[in-house]
Amino acid sequence: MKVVKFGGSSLCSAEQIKKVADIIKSDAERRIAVVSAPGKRSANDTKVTDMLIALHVNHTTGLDTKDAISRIIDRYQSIINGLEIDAGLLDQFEQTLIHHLDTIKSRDRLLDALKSCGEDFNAQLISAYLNQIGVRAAYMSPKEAGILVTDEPSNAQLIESSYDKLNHLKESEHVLIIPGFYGASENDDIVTFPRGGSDITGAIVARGVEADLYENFTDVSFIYSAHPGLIEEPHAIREITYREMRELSYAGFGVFHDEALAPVFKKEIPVMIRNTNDPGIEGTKIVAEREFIPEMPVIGISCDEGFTSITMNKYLMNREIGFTRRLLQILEDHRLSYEHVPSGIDNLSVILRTRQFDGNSKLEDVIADINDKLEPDAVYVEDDLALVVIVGEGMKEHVGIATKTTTALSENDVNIRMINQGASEISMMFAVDIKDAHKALRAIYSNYFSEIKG
Ligand SMILES: Nc1ncnc2c1ncn2[C@@H]1O[C@H](COP(=O)(O)OP(=O)(O)O)[C@@H](O)[C@H]1O
Ligand SMILES: N[C@@H](CC(=O)OP(=O)(O)O)C(=O)O
Repeated sequence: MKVVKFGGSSLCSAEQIKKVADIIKSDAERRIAVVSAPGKRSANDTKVTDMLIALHVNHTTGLDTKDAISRIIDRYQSIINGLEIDAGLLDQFEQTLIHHLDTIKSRDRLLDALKSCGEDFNAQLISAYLNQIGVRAAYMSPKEAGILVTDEPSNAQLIESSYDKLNHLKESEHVLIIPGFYGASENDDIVTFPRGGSDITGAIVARGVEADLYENFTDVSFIYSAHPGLIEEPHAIREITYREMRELSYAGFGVFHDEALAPVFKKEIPVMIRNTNDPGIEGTKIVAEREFIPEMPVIGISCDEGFTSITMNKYLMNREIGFTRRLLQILEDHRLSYEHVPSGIDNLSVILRTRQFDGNSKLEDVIADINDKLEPDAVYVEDDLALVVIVGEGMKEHVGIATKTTTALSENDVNIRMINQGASEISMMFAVDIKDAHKALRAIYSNYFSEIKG
């Protein structure tokens, strides 16, 4: 059987939902569909999830919520009208929003409950439409399906025992329509995954029912070797490994959520990225092992912004037992996670996502702790870093990747702040100034892909 996931771009209007229904109908193996909230219909449009977040902002700041609710209901109304299904659903949707606003007192919990409505309402109306066109479909909430998650608002993680319960879904006589992006905690609260998390739900369900294939339908036909918004007509990848995809999606390939790989890779369930607007194209397959590693060592290049590095210099650092452990303890005390730790004999840097300092953790406090507990000769901080990451299983077989890449960067006047090679040797990271990020990506891309077409 196949589990299919449709992203917000595939479900943004009645017209798109009709395409989705055709895709479901055209293959009897497609027994479970995980759906997102309606996404953008055009570049300037607003995703329903963002409208729900705006509603939360209005409510918590004491502003009027009527308009925000109307805007959300209008979006669903235009879909319901276009599909010609029971408009009674709209009343239920509005009542649900009002009920959450009136009854949930915790700010975080209210935000998660509101955000979940985007996918929840969409799943209900898609199920109604499928039945109307003769498909025996049934809406099923994540709770009923068995998606039990940790109680971390906006950052849920699956509780492993969920897989056993999910397994029974394969016996359903209906095509199940499950809202993506959230689960239920042990206390029965709604908790959402990080943004883009419907991909995660799809992967969890695919693993739970031991699907033969997880099809992820979106608005592009392939995963490309670089973001199609940054490189014109980038090379289309036909096959990519879980490991390669994990590295690339983590560092900017937003087409598939990096956390969605964990459930499927353990059971080696293949994932296909496919286009709702062009379903005849096979798309990109994510697998455990590629059939052949081509001559070309690099499969993809991604870039992501918003990093800060903290560098410490200390003479004879290499002789000081426990230096790194104490540094990591400081990060743990401040509830910070890190991305890379490039090091030399007398210096060490940690690279972190800058947004972690938006909350309770303050950069000044971390630096004060480092000075106090590690007594370095010097500490300095660099903000506004971007990371450009090159990835490929074939990299470890090839000599000269670093030289080829640094040459491309220097020829384009890009100053490299730091280099780090992953221990698995399938990725290499170059930290550059944010202002140089796109130039760096283009320079490296043309170095590896300029002669390859499509
Ligand atoms: N390397 C890449 N290959 C293909 N698409 C990419 C890549 N990097 C980023 N994207 C972007 O990912 C988008 C699809 O992901 P997303 O917006 O989450 O879709 P959905 O609405 O289906 O969930 C594409 O429109 C594209 O702009
Ligand atoms: N709707 C949620 C979850 C999601 O996965 O959406 P999309 O499929 O549009 O990326 C979000 O916007 O974050």
